[in-house]
Amino acid sequence: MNLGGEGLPAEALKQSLRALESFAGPTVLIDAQTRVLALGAQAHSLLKGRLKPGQRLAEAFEARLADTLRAALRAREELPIAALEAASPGSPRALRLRATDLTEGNRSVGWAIHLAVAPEAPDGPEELFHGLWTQEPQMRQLFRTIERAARTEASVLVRGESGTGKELTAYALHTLSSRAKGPFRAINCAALSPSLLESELFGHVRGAFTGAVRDSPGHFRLAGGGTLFLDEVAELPLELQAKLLRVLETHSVIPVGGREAISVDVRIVAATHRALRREVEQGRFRADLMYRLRVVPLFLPSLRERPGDILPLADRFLKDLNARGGRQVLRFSAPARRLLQEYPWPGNVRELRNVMEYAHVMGEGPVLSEAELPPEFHEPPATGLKPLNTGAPRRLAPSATVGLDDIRRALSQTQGNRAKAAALLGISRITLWRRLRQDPGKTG
Ligand SMILES: Nc1ncnc2c1ncn2[C@@H]1O[C@H](COP(=O)(O)OP(=O)(O)OP(=O)(O)O)[C@@H](O)[C@H]1O
Repeated sequence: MNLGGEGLPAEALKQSLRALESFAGPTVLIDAQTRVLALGAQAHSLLKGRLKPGQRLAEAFEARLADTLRAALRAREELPIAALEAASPGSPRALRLRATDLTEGNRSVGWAIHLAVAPEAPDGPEELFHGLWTQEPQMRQLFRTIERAARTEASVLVRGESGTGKELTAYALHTLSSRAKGPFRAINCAALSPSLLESELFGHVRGAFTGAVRDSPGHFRLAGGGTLFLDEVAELPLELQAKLLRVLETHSVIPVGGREAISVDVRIVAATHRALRREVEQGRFRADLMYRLRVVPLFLPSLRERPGDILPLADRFLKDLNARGGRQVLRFSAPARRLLQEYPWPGNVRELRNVMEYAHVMGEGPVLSEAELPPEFHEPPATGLKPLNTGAPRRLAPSATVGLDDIRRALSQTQGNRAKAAALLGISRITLWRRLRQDPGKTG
């Protein structure tokens, strides 16, 4: 068939298109220079006359959309073209596009573009809440609970894996509370040795220990009139748990080496990736402190538990990166999309943001391909793994094998950095990912 139109009479072309549309849906034929050769009647009606024979894509659509269309043609991929919504007023749904090659011998002479109305998005409206973005109803419900809890003085315990937004949640609670004008201070209870943690939390007096050359107020007093965020609170040693409980009950602190109790006015938001109840059952956490801290418990779901957020969040991060200038990524290749959706995301949204940043700098061109994703995306799936003995250097897990809990704890301590977490546990990064992939259930 001569797609230039000389070889096929107009009536025959019309008949062929009608036949094609009867099984392939609305169809547009375009030549190798992306000029429209012909439209079927269904395509004409769907596009409300926006495309005409003889027109180039670049003339019919604004530059960015025309680029996206050309990239889709080259990649021969299905892609949603939300910007075509405007072409069908009254129908707010996006269109999807799928292209097949038209060839003469070995020569590519153009494409047949098949159009379809995209299925309705399964998820509800999106929401950006104090830096936390979602379109999952479960998360939006959580935002409403945060708003309600913020109006009270109740202690809040936030539970969630590393990178799920626990600190952002704590900050939202502070900002929305009557203490918003006061300080917000955060301390990670897993990051410091017990003695350092004690003096960081409660302060010390001059001469309390070697190196204590002057008085130090400690976080409780520094957060006076505001909010103190105790991250990884389950890692607090038992003796400090007793001291913390006393502070919460008496509203006063005695600095290390001091005698006088100093009154403090602080609202506590604590966070952990562990099930505190289980820590209590196993004798690692005081029950009375747990009840004191979790007056309002909040649970932040992992990214695996809200897969509908993965690609939209990835898109948002890409747009932010595009806005910095340099490479302009318009979309993901289909295999990249699939890999992003299948990946277990042990470091959750923080990891997703880092992966997007990596891919954005590693590749070039408007399509972010699977090859640009970090190495862990290209590792083979797990097969018959045995639990691992981590050997002497392990510092975290009390048992002989590395469990999911150990991995999450290590990830939390290394801010979602898998290489560091694996090194800490004495296992390979591949093993760490496989382990998470094998059992992607909730912590505890
Ligand atoms: N829902 C979200 N929307 C957008 N960004 C998010 C979301 N959740 C987390 N992030 C991103 O992840 C980063 C980490 O969030 P945050 O520090 O609150 O996590 P966390 O649960 O406290 O992690 P960790 O336990 O490792 O300290 C944030 O800076 C933000 O960029």
